Amino acid sequence: MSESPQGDVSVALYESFTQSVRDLADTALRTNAGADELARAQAEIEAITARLAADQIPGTHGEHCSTPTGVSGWGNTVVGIRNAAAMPLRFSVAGDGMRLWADFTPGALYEGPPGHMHGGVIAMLLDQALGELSMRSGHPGLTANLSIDYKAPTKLNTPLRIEAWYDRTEGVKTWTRGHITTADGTVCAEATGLFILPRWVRDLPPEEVAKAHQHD
Ligand SMILES: CCCCCCCC/C=C\CCCCCCCC(=O)SCCNC(=O)CCNC(=O)[C@H](O)C(C)(C)COP(=O)(O)OP(=O)(O)OC[C@H]1O[C@@H](n2cnc3c(N)ncnc32)[C@H](O)[C@@H]1OP(=O)(O)O
Repeated sequence: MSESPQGDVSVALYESFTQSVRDLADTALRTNAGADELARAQAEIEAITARLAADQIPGTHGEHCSTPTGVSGWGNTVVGIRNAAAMPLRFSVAGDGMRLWADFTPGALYEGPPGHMHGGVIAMLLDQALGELSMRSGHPGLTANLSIDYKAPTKLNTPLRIEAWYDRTEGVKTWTRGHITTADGTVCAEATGLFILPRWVRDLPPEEVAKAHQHD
């Protein structure tokens, strides 16, 4: 986590702050407050935004806080601890990076069909899980192909588990697999992914590639 430009601010503080912003987004989505209260709240939110905007990084965390090939996870839209749009997922990794998983309970912010997770959000989570597994297994790459079978509706406000496994590597191509299940083991969606170490990384000097394999 050393890429923070604000090194004196702790990870715990960022996590706590970002969770409050997430809670605001969820509450804003579901509040029954009337026009007057909404107008007051909007003015206060805009004032806070202006205050925080007075000192911020340009662009994105990945661009601003990483080496050319290394990765800042803080802004990631699935796992980023500073990203209020991220759930965020917290992956546990086992088997020398051959398997990972995370438990999560998606709420109203992730709705597609009434009461159920949006299929695009499911794809996004699987992309991250399979891509991160590719990297953790020592074979990082960009998603070249992601194939998903949606097997059962994925209910919101229900505990879910996302899991990914290493399959195989052939040269610059690595295949991983994964799924999302309910607590009773029902498979809601399963995926296979192909991750390719891009040409621009293959063409880097070896010491830069070694750096690119590191993950915060
Ligand atoms: C060590 C550093 C690694 C850096 C990268 C890792 C960073 C990881 C960071 C953080 C991890 C956190 C987790 C993230 C999770 C989320 C992941 C995403 O959302 S990624 C965003 C969405 N994906 C894209 O934007 C890709 C866009 N596409 C491309 O950039 C290129 O098309 C790419 C890299 C996929 C391939 O291009 P080429 O120029 O590098 O590769 P060519 O030389 O053409 O092909 C190499 C081999 O791959 C095959 N190939 C290429 N594309 C294929 C495809 N779509 N399907 C099947 N085979 C394909 C070719 O036939 C060739 O195979 P033959 O060696 O001859 O056997």
